[in-house]
Amino acid sequence: MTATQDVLGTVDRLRRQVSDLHGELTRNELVVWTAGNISARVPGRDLMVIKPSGVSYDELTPENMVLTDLFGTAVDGGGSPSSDTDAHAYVYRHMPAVHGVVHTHSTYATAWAARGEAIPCVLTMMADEFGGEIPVGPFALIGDDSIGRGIVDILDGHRSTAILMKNHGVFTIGKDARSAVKSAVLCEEVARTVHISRQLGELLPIPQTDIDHLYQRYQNVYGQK
Ligand SMILES: O=C(CO)[C@@H](O)[C@@H](O)COP(=O)(O)O
Repeated sequence: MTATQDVLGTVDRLRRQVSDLHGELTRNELVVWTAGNISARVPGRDLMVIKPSGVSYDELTPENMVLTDLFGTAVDGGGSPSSDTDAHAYVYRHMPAVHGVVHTHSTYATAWAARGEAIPCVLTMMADEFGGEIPVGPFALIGDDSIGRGIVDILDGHRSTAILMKNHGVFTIGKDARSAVKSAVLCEEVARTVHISRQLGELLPIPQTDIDHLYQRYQNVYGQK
């Protein structure tokens, strides 16, 4: 197999994966209408596969996923890439370990973003998945590197794989697109639980040593190895 055939095979696989993963956003009720998007980095190449802009979730297919370079320029002659392509691309250019990016406006997490308030680490699930609080990023307009810069400035070197962009919504990162989708699902889950808990009384923080222990176990022991 030639290198070109290898890359084309990888791109086709990522087109199917990214297209299918958008179904997880609707199944978990993280998006409405056409809001939100998912991308995946093409390993070893300055390329990514991302959702086409403004296309209904039930019309997304592997074929209409858009292949772009890491400055957001479509390279496959397909449709227009997502409105948030610049943000995804900036993350990939500046965080080489990230191979998946997700954006949603999920209700409870976006309600925290509307207040510009980080979600405190008061649940073991937060310690497991995020290693502490879910941080807030700056308000940023769409259509240039502003959102991506806000994500990288906070998440680079941070344990959390989710960030609440002020007045906007959720961005998550992962070692692959599926991991980033998982982060988005769990971000909404804990945003809802902590919101409800705070309405009923005082939140009880978890000691940092316990957060660290939970995080190390979940990241290194949990599941099937
Ligand atoms: O956050 C935004 C725009 O504010 C996007 O998630 C949303 O409009 C979806 O845009 P795309 O369909 O991905 O171009």
